[in-house]
Amino acid sequence: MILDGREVSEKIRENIKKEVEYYLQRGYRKPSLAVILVGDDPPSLVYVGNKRKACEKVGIKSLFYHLPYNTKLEELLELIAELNAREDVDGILVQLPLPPHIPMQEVILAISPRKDVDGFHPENMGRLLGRLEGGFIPCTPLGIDLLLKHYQIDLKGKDVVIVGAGFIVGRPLSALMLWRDATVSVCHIHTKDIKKYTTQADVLISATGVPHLIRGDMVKEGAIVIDVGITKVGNKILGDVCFEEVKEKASAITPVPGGVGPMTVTALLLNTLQAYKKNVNKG
Ligand SMILES: Nc1nc2c(c(=O)[nH]1)N[C@@H](CN(C=O)c1ccc(C(=O)N[C@@H](CCC(=O)O)C(=O)O)cc1)CN2
Repeated sequence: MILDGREVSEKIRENIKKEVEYYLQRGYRKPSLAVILVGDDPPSLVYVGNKRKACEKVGIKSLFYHLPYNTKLEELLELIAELNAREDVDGILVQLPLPPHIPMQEVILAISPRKDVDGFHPENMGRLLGRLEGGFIPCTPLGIDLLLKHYQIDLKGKDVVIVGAGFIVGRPLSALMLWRDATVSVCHIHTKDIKKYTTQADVLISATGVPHLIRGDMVKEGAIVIDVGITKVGNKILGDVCFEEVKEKASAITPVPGGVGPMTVTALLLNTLQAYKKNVNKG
């Protein structure tokens, strides 16, 4: 079975659109998301473009701040402070990666946790760990969770193996999968024998950005395989998973493109709607 992130996203986005229309018909302002991109990293330009198009389609206003590569930390923090103070801005996202002279953690800390629709602020990460209501869950983990739910894949008691312990996906995803009652293993660059883990996985999730790292012989028969990796090689987009080999063994698999990518964008729309609803309902 193919886990079709485009199709599932379409359905969720229709509901988001309806919900936004509900508020507009009652005279409320549009929800709005401020998107900040520093520099011209080609994949980031594509992702930001996808996010902005998706916002527009569901009725979320997107404000785009495209800053030059040599922007100083102070300038970026000033813009974030301005956006934090604006009542008409519900969500703020700074596209990652940032240029190396800008420390990511300082930037994330500067975003108001109430507007942090990426869910990267320590307050939101802490809420995820503590399962406290009201925070934002990082978009890729949330998108994967929604995809699994759509296909009624229950994780209780399952062995979930995550390859990649990054800040954007692996770490928050491990917390979320634990809350779904899975037994979670996280492999990373220092893991001695990755295959020892992946061949045991009921659900294998790879988020490394290494094209075709996961081969057919690394996957258990009947496993569910989620591919978060997305790398442009020549004019092809490749995932972490060698789809042609792994699809023969997996009972369910996400394609690249069209799997986790669209779900990440959909999760961003949901988080922005959540931030908006809190704002308009507070008065
Ligand atoms: N501020 C953030 N930066 C980054 C995040 C994030 O969640 N917040 N995650 C990743 C990349 N990412 C989100 O920005 C992302 C990845 C992929 C897609 C997507 O639409 N993929 C499409 C194919 C796109 C293409 O043609 O290349 C697909 O998979 O079908 C959207 C967003 C890093 N940075």
